This record gives sequence, C-alpha cells and structure tokens, in this order.
Amino acid sequence: MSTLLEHLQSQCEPQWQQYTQHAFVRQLADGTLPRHCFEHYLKQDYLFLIHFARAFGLAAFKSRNLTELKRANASLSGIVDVELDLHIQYCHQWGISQEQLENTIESTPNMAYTRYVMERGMAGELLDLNIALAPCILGYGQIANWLLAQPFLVLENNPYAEWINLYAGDEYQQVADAHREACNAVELSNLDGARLHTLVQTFDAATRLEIDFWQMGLDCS
Ligand SMILES: Cc1ncc(CO)c(N)n1
Repeated sequence: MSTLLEHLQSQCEPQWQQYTQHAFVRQLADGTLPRHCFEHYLKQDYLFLIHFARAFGLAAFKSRNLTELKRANASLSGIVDVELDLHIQYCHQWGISQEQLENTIESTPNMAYTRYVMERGMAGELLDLNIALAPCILGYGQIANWLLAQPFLVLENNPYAEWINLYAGDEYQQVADAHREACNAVELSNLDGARLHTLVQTFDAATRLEIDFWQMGLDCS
C-alpha cells in the first residue's frame, strides 16, 4: 500500500519531473545560470519565505491537537528563527542587502504561488494546507539530492554549490522528513475518491506553481 504522498506524486509525474529537473536547477548544477537570474530568484525567495512562514502560522490555527500544533510551531520557528536569517546572510554574500530584500517588488508567479497555498489552507483543513506545502518542502530536498548525482554537476568553482549543499544537507532533509511524516499521518485508505481528487488537484497546482517560480528566475520576470 503506497503512502498518500507517493500516490499524489504518481498522479502528477510529468509535472513533478518538470519541476524537479527544470532548466533553472540544471544550470545551478553546471554553474551556467546567469548570476542576475539567481539574484532575482534570491530576492523573490525572501518574499516567498515570509509568506511560507505565515502559512505555518495558519497551520497552527488549523491544528486540532497538540501533535499538529507542535509540528506547525516547529516549522514556523524553523523558518522565522533559522531559515530567514540564513537567507538574509546568504543574500548578503551575493551583495544583496536586507533593505533591497525588503524593497523587492513581488513578482506575479510568487504572488500566485504563496496566496494559492494560503487559500488552500483557509478554505480547507490542515491536510489541504500540508499538501499545498508539500511540493516546495519535499521538492527542494529531492532536487538537491538529484543534482548531486548528475553527471553534469560541477562543484568546483560553482557559485551555486553552497545552495545545493544547503538543501542536500541533513538539517533541510530532516525538515523534509518531518513534513512527509505530517502528510503521511493520514492513511490513503481512509480518504474517499472525492477527497483524494481534491488533494491531487492541490498537489498538481502547487507543483505547476513551483515550475512557474523556476521559470520566473530563469526569465528574470
Ligand atoms: C519557491 C521555493 N520553494 C521551496 C523552497 C524550499 O524551502 C523555497 N525556499 N522556495
């Protein structure tokens, strides 16, 4: 019997592949991504992380017991107290100041993605929100591991090596494992066809929005 996430991923295989093997990440691995594209991505990702944190605030609100509340709380503080600080520090290395981050004009693919996730959470239950969040959390972990195994990977003198290692690292992989566990706490066999269909639609939409996010980076749009 497969898990809920295995089922969702298998239902969205072509989109999942487009997302996790996008030209943006291939160019990170071989070091050919133009620097201005990455800088644009980093600025947008700062805004993304702010909304991502808010989504976990919503997850806390949607929690029905202490286990769920503790998970949401851990994710919220992980982003607010660790990931955002790391992001600001990392952007500084790329010559992007906190002021520049705060003055970044949000791109429409970024808006579409973050607000879509929040809408799923507001309209639905915690599970809908967790599934809307799954492609981003699990995808980045998978992308980093996949890139490290590719023949086109060049780590020497690659300005993006640190980024790849961050997402392949134990700390991020543990975050991904925790989210996988939260989603798979629901048994696939306990969901009826209509409920499952809604979750497939959510997973599919969030995956396509991640593809658009990479494309935004590549197009500097
Ligand atoms: C757009 C996007 N998706 C996923 C992650 C992983 O946290 C991120 N930082 N940004």
